Amino acid sequence: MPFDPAVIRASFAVVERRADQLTKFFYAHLFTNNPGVEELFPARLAEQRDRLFAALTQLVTRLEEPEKLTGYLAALGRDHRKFQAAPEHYPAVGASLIAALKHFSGHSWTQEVEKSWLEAFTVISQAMIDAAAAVPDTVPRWWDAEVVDRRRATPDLAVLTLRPDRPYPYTAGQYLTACSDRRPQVWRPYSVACAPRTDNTLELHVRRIPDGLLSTALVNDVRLGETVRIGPPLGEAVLAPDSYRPLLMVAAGTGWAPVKALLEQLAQDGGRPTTVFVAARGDEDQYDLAAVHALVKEHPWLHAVLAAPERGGSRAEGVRLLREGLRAYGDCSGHDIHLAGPPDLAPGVGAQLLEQGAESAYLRHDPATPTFNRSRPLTPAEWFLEERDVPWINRTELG
Ligand SMILES: NC(=O)C1=CN([C@@H]2O[C@H](COP(=O)(O)OP(=O)(O)OC[C@H]3O[C@@H](n4cnc5c(N)ncnc54)[C@H](O)[C@@H]3O)[C@@H](O)[C@H]2O)C=CC1
Repeated sequence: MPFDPAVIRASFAVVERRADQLTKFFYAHLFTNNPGVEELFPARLAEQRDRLFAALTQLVTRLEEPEKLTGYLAALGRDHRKFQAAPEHYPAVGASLIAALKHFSGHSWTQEVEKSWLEAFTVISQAMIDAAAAVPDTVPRWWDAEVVDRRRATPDLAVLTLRPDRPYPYTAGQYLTACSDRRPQVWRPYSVACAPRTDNTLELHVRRIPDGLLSTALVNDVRLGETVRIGPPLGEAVLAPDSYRPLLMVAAGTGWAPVKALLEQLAQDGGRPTTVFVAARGDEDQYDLAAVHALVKEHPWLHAVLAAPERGGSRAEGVRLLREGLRAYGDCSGHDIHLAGPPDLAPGVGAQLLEQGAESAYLRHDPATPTFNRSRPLTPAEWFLEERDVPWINRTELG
């Protein structure tokens, strides 16, 4: 690699805590220097800002693991076809990113740091451009999918069935990004909740997130017959090819969606010993129990355990139930393991299962949107750079 990942990582750690200001600066710089570009972005940029930084965090985290970075960048580049991203757009983004990083780095910005970021951005953007260029023109940039069925499974959760306008090749366990004219340019990830079907329909499980732009529209407003736009399939948490190992799967909340797809695929492939833990916030939130029961009834190789506190139980209680149930499962050595659920599921439950003998090479989950490390103490340099909500000297106290 032409740059030193450690330099990038150290530099990123300096600006990480000012994610919000940095991304605001980035977009202001990008829009000021590139008239017309603003129209390509959602009207409400606040969430977009979080997403930009989340992607950046993913990239920096992976710089030191080139084997993981390559696949991620290729998928990101292919996915950017849906934004009509062209090679000539990348230098403008790079210039604004470097300007923003520089602005918030204070004295820690040196020539070496700038050179490393420039080189890193060149490598990253070239990989994305190459991956997008390698996609045959016959592969759509996006698919327009008709909503052919919708079911409100709980007050805040909808199960949607979509029929893409052209064949949509994907593998069970993958996710896609979706967008609706009701919320232009707001793309959000959802796992496909079924194995590929011959009628080219697919199922999504959408939980309404408080203040969620797209999820609110998809759960509350979307009507039969209207169009939801979907991007290409993403994610590598698919079944390990040619594996005969027993399986342990953990589905937390709507993490049930990809697990259901994997179970359908296993059934088509003949099945193998599988235990699935289905966790929910409460009994009333086990939104697809009929499907769980039907799968267990039909497939002798499948065992399911439900983990949900009684109505009114706390989330901590749900977490405890799941972790106790998994502990009781015992030895996980030699298992293929799939985890799907909130971002904190894989680190916590994954670590527990590794202690129970699981091997990390056989543990699969999608990259979760990272949460930012705001708990780390500030270094003295950062303390002065931090935007403070109260003045840092209280003059009345000085008197
Ligand atoms: N492919 C994937 O990994 C997918 C991930 N998701 C994500 O899953 C989440 C689902 O959220 P909700 O439905 O609101 O579920 P939730 O956050 O209410 O969790 C449901 C239950 O899972 C268990 N649980 C959750 N986090 C845990 C943890 N860290 N350790 C142990 N047990 C835990 C608890 O019993 C909890 O009550 C969202 O963040 C969504 O983005 C959704 C679909 C697919």
